[in-house]
Amino acid sequence: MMYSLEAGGKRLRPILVLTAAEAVNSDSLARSQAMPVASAIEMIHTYSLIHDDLPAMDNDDYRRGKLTNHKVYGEAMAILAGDGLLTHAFYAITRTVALGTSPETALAIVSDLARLAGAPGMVGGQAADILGEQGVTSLAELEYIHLHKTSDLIVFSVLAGARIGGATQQQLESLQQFARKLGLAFQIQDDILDLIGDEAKLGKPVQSDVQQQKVTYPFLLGMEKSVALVERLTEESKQALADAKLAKPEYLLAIADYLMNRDH
Ligand SMILES: CC(C)=CCC/C(C)=C/COP(=O)(O)OP(=O)(O)O
Ligand SMILES: C=C(C)CCOP(=O)(O)OP(=O)(O)O
Repeated sequence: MMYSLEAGGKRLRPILVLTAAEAVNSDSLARSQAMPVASAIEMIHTYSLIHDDLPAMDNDDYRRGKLTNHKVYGEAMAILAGDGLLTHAFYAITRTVALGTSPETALAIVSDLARLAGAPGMVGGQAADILGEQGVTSLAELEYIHLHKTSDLIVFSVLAGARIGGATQQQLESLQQFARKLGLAFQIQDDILDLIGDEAKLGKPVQSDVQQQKVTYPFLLGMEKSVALVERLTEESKQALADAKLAKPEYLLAIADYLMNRDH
């Protein structure tokens, strides 16, 4: 569990939890209450990558610049490390109550996580992705896959931080739109970088869609249209962010711009 957690990565999802909490409520208490939830979402994300890399799924040898979990510890231990991280995440969230988060808010966060990381969310998106590899995938199906396998954890992160900051229902709705579009842009950019990125920066080999046997936006739309789509989705996400009328939206805005131009 620690091998994959400590391998690093961008820690985007925990950063979004903390930044969303601060964007709604600049009180430093909100940030500290958000910390256990930030840790929890990184545990969930890391579990998903360990399982995604397994021979039964993407069969990848490198992740975050290191050998994948199963290459070091074997498949059985890699499955269990993922299971352990998934389970511990729910325990971690309960720790936010000891820091002053109300039990009602903590319960809403647990409920969001079970839905957005589970079968209606990330797990369902990954299942559709794997089933899609066996046939023809349309653009609509690909959008469904990306929205669930990737956007849903990003939506969770932004909503959880905002809930801890005390966001209104209307703010939560606008932030959900912000995160949904940001997540979609993020996954399309991931697919672009998988083709044209720098292996040393990405920490994993760069492969063609054909080698990967994966249907992606660059595969369906071509590179130019995919890059333009990332830009359009990022602009739309920033509009939704403006609609949320947060106390301090600057850092969330900066993250959206950073992700559009990222190279790893
Ligand atoms: C329940 C599980 C196992 C979920 C995995 C979700 C996920 C987003 C995997 C990585 O996608 P990817 O294969 O497009 O990314 P990468 O190129 O980093 O492998
Ligand atoms: C959802 C996708 C695209 C898988 C990789 O996610 P990240 O690009 O956030 O991976 P790390 O930085 O956490 O390693």
